[in-house]
Amino acid sequence: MAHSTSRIAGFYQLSPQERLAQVAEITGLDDTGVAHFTNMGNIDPETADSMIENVIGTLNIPLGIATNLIIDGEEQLVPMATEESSVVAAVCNAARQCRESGGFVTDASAPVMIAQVQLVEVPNPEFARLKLLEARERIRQICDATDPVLLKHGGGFRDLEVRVLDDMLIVHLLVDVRDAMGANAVNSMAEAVAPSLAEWSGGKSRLRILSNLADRRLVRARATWRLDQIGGKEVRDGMLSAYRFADLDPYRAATHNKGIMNGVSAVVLATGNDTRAVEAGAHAFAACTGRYRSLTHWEMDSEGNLTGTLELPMPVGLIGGATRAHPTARYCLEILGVTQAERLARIIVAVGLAQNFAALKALATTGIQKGHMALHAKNIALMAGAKGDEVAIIADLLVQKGSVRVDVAESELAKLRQR
Ligand SMILES: CC(C)(COP(=O)([O-])OP(=O)([O-])OC[C@H]1O[C@@H](n2cnc3c(N)ncnc32)[C@H](O)[C@@H]1OP(=O)([O-])[O-])[C@@H](O)C(=O)NCCC(=O)NCCSC(=O)C[C@@](C)(O)CC(=O)[O-]
Ligand SMILES: NC(=O)C1=CN([C@@H]2O[C@H](COP(=O)(O)OP(=O)(O)OC[C@H]3O[C@@H](n4cnc5c(N)ncnc54)[C@H](OP(=O)(O)O)[C@@H]3O)[C@@H](O)[C@H]2O)C=CC1
Repeated sequence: MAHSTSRIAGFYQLSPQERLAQVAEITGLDDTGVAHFTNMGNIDPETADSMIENVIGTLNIPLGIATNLIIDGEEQLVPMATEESSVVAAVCNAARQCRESGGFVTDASAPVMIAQVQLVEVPNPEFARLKLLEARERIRQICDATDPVLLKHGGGFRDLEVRVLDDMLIVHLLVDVRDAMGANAVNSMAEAVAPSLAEWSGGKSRLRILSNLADRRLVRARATWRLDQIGGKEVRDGMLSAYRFADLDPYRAATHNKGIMNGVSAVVLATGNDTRAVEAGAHAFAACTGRYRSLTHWEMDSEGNLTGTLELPMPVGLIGGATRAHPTARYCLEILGVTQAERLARIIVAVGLAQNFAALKALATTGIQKGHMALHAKNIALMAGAKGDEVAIIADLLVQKGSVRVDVAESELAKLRQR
């Protein structure tokens, strides 16, 4: 049913409690619902209210710890925030199977982000392109002057690219953003330099914003899974065939890459970073060759072992966004023990590779439902109304029956309560 009104002038000027009261009045939310939103869990209302707008509550997502990871020779525990069952277990499972061969080896480019400035109505774009490239030093000075703190930390303007797109000139500012995700830093630079770019090109500036295709900030992870650890040749060949399918077919690649992002986004979220920025970058990068493909590559080495690689843009920071503002993100960074954004980015890509290994192995052997649904059974038990100890009892019954369904859970719950 439609609400009586959605026009609430000055809603944003109210406190979270006042907003909640108004929402309850309009929507008919009962006292239990109001009490639910009033308890904001492990973030205080003032912090939540200053992070986004029109706050009435918070949404708590489970936070799990991925175990068994060795990354660049170091044992590493990784916090993951996700609502999906079996995602955390999958990483633990994959990481366990490559410990014998040393775990994950990673590599990262410099943390360079791209800011785009769109110039329109440029009379002679090719000529103007060269003029702008010649102005590199003046452009550097304007950009660097906008962020002395970033400069002090060793970052700042690095280079310039100018592309002609029809009658437009698109200027790319390449900026080393050090330990920040960098959106605000590069957006400020783009806005500061745009008037000069317009003047020197003879055109007008329009958009001034970062590109989420952060392909100058690439992070790579590789690992080897020995045949004896993964269950032999048949498993390996099944996984290689699953990979070929994903690499050739965008319908399959979308699901395959979604699986990778199960792990990636969970760590990005746990650390208060921007999940949409990372996801947009990953999917755009997957389509960079003109065809949407698998983000991972799977091969067989000279000894017949399975090798996997993952390379993707990883614009994450330890400074800025919600990384410092959200107390849970701060504690997750403490658990990770990272002091540089680059190490966080490397960990995230290793987790993405592990996630893909686990999904491919499950798909190529037993099928996804066996492991996934066994863990999902607790959610189904909750959906059926199970409480306390009933949850584990009903979940076990569903797995034993091989039928993880809400209707079955409801009937088993009714039987349990009659006993
Ligand atoms: C679910 C498992 C791990 C079971 O796997 P299993 O072989 O039955 O488990 P196991 O009991 O032999 O345990 C092996 C290891 O897995 C871990 N493990 C095992 N159970 C747990 C648990 N409860 N909690 C935490 N960790 C767990 C743990 O590390 C354990 O080692 P141990 O600690 O015992 O020495 C396996 O079937 C698996 O990896 N499946 C893949 C699941 C997956 O990919 N889920 C993602 C959601 S599905 C999706 O959205 C993506 C997809 C699939 O569509 C992508 C695509 O299509 O490519
Ligand atoms: N399309 C997109 O993806 C967009 C994303 N966003 C959002 O932008 C936010 C991220 O912006 P971001 O620029 O990272 O955050 P902030 O602007 O909050 O933080 C970055 C700033 O922190 C200061 N700083 C201090 N120490 C360091 C260090 N060691 N390394 C780097 N910088 C340091 C710098 O200077 P100083 O103190 O002078 O600022 C730097 O500019 C996210 O919330 C994201 O969601 C915003 C717009 C668009």
